Amino acid sequence: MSEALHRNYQVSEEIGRGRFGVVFRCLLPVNGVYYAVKSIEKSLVSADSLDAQCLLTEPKILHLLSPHPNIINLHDFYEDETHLHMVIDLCSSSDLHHRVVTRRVIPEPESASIMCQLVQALAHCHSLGVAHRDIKPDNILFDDRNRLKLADFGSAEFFKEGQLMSGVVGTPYYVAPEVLAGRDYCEKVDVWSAGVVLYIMLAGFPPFYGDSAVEIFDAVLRANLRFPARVFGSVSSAAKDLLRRMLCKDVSRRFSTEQVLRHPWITSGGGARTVADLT
Ligand SMILES: Nc1ncnc2c1ncn2[C@@H]1O[C@H](COP(=O)(O)OP(=O)(O)OP(=O)(O)O)[C@@H](O)[C@H]1O
Repeated sequence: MSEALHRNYQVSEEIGRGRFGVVFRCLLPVNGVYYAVKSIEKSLVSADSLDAQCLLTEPKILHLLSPHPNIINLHDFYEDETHLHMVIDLCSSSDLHHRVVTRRVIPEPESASIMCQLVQALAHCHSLGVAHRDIKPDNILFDDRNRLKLADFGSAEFFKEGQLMSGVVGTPYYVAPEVLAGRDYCEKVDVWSAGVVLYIMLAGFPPFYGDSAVEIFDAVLRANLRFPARVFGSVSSAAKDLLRRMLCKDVSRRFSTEQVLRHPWITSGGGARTVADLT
């Protein structure tokens, strides 16, 4: 590990492991604050691969986006011959994936609070010309004050106003149909994926699914959004209205992050009810 990192931080136990590196807890003695340090082993990444580009893009993008209360902040960055080390906000072990698996569904007020924080993070990214491109529950972490922290910018990309992106990135259940169709796309792919996350929080299962990757892709491409009564009977009309606007196949009609943040279900903290809910 980098000598400079060890001069400044006390690195302690391992708290997680990804494809290319290990995450440790560490302490900065000068302020007594604990952080996480993500250490990436360069030898695991072949120099000319897409993965290598992503690894270098992540610290650059985190630096640009920091600080934001709902994005993992990059506090320090070290590089030596063998490793890259990113000192970032420390989060708890219970990410949104873990919460959904253990609790099955998340009540509307809590789902609205999570969605509001996630979309505020995305609005910040989009305003600075960054698309995350891999929004999913595993990348949604929480700190010790239960504040949402969007993580893993390894698939993120810079975009320019009015210019489209290309390349298939993302995770099957969450990826937007225009990405799968191989078309050029814009930052609204993140709104689609956030819509999938919202559906999963309220229903306990994804909106578009299948038994294999091909079946999942077919379901996403059809984008036939359904609200089975046995689950959605007790979900408010306002929540379903927002889901329809986020999971809209027509990108020009799909909500932007700013429109999501102005939607009554979000502004009312998941409490908005309409006449339809009374009948
Ligand atoms: N800031 C953090 N605070 C606490 N734990 C973290 C933090 N970042 C990552 N982790 C933990 O470390 C694990 C590995 O994270 P990492 O970002 O290296 O890989 P990944 O995104 O899960 O996987 P991959 O890089 O293979 O796609 C995560 O699953 C999580 O449990």
